[in-house]
Amino acid sequence: MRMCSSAGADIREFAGPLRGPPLVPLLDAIEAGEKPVVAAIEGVALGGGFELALVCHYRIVHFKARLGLPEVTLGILPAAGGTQRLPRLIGIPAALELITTGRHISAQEALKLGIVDQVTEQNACELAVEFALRAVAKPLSSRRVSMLTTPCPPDLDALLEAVTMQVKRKARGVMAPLACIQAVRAAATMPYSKGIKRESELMATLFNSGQARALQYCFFAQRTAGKWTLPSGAQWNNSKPREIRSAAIIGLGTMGRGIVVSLARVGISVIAVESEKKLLETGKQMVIGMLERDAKRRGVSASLNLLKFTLSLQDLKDVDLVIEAVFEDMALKKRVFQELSKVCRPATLLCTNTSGLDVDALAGVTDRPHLVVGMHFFSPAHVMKLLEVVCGPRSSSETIATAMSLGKRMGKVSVAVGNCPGFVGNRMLKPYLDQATFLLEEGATPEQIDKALEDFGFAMGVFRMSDLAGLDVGWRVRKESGLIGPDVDPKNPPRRRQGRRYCPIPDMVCEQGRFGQKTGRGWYMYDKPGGTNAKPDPLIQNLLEMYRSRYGIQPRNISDQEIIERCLFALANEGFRILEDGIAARPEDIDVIYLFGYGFPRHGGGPMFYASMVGLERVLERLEHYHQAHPDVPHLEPSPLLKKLVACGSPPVQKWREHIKTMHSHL
Ligand SMILES: C[C@H](O)[C@H](C)C(=O)SCCNC(=O)CCNC(=O)[C@H](O)C(C)(C)COP(=O)([O-])OP(=O)([O-])OC[C@H]1O[C@@H](n2cnc3c(N)ncnc32)[C@H](O)[C@@H]1OP(=O)([O-])[O-]
Repeated sequence: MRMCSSAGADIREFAGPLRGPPLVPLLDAIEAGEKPVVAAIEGVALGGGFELALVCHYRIVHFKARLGLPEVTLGILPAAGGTQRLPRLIGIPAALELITTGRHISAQEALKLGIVDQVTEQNACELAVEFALRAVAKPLSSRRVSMLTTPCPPDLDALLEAVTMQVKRKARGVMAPLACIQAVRAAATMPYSKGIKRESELMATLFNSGQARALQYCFFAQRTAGKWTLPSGAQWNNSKPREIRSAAIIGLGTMGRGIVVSLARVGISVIAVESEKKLLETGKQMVIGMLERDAKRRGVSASLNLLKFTLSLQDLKDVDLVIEAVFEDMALKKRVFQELSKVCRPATLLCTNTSGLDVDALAGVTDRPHLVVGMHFFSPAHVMKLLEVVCGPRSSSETIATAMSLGKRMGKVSVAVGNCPGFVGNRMLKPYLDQATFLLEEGATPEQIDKALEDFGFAMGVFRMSDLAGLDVGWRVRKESGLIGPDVDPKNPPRRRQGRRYCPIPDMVCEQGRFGQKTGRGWYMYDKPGGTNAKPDPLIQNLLEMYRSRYGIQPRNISDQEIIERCLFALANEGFRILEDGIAARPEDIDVIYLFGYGFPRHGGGPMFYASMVGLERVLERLEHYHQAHPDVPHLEPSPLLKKLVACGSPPVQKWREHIKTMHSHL
């Protein structure tokens, strides 16, 4: 049986009842047959494809093929005997790891584990025929995996308990991995005929769950995100990206270093530029260390020969593309782009890593606005997968295609977004952070708010995340935007600014030099500067108590539900506004940005999907309630698009685009 690239069941069919003949009896019949069936695996054998290979009596695999049971990543479990056969074939520990992670394995690893009988560089099908001819005379009983006894470790309960704890730690509140463990337990304690029934029961508990819907939505949303379109009609599949062989990075701060590593490790030669010798030398040592550690981890040699470090922009005259990653200061960035215009050849693309400044303003100071685009990386840039490609109104489709393609080549999830303050991710982050600090004023603590968000599934609550990123980053942005200035009385900071409610607590924390992990103190305290073990700080509790008494705020008990609703509904509400403004092409793009850039839990689908699962009517009602309670917080006022969608009967998230008639879409 030749299996070239069987990706398993069609996930699009999961929206309704599975169609076609039931798989299990079909697979059981193949396994029970008297004729030897030899699987020739090429491409991928995933999910149902892998389970089909497991009922064959022998398995030959091409050395480039990949195998796996990724069902758990879709919120379900292998439902065609995979949880019963794989433990019988390779034992409980190895089977548990593959089934609860869903990771793909290479042909070599499959051979080593005992899953396949032979790896070949030749034609797997021809080899399988030879194998079958030799097997025809041999008894098949020992080749029928479901008839094997599962090799059982002596401490089965302890092993399953340990894996359960590990899964709960890694994916708080996620159902599918726990169900996988129960199914594998059945393989160890029941005959196949009973175990397969247990597998089916457990699949039924997952198949229609909200988490499975969310995870399957994420699978497609991630693939849709790369399909951008411009108002001109240019789009992802009719715009040819330029090939980038050489690049330059301006600025070797944290972001610049991560971007250099991201480019060099995919074979692009990089010239790194700094303004001072000491900064250049420090950055150089850090980059070399990062590349060497990365190469060691991947078992390859570090591509240091691709690197050049210089103080002179003149060295950039021949590069294909430049990414500016200097201090987040518009005047400085403009000077850099003016210089680059003079030095680089006319066809060189000029990109900026700004986290929210006006990309078109930078384009305007160059001689090539059509070759200017934002490439907003997320810290640490060599680890975080998200890349926001910010399309200025003058960015050409070729420039956008090149930035999107370069992001994919670096292993990023590239999302094309429009040009506005904060773009998509950081623009939405503002109401989310504001609600969290307002809740501090009203009676909550940083650790209570973080726990509620981490129980929801975020990798890190908003205050721990701020301590990691550095509180001085936001402080500088607020100063730049005029929210903090010499006219603000530090002894009695106003709680209304620019006509709306303003919480000065973050500024007060920064004024004490508490910038987070980097200073050892922030919203939490750490054992040393650079420490990561966050502990509640009594000084913050004192600050909150003094602050509330100074402003006459009577603290109240705040429920986790209110924390989740005010933070996440404010987040989604800004997402609706972004869709209205045409800054994001679709809700899926917003969700992908929050999944890959801000740690939104995949089993929640992202802020927009989550709002649709809660029910738009409920979201609207709660926003109206909170806005009535806090009329001086504009971002709590329900967006017109949210109201329109509710008025249209709250269509599913995949249908929202039909209701967005934005006249001036950036995309
Ligand atoms: C019974 C059994 O127990 C259970 C119940 C199951 O079997 S559940 C199902 C388990 N199987 C999976 O989880 C495998 C999921 N797929 C993948 O992991 C990857 O696709 C890939 C195979 C490793 C190839 O990656 P790629 O990077 O080369 O291409 P791509 O961009 O990802 O995919 C190329 C195009 O194919 C689409 N596609 C891929 N796999 C699909 C699938 N299983 N169902 C529907 N569409 C799929 C994808 O949406 C994209 O569409 P479009 O964007 O072109 O319109």
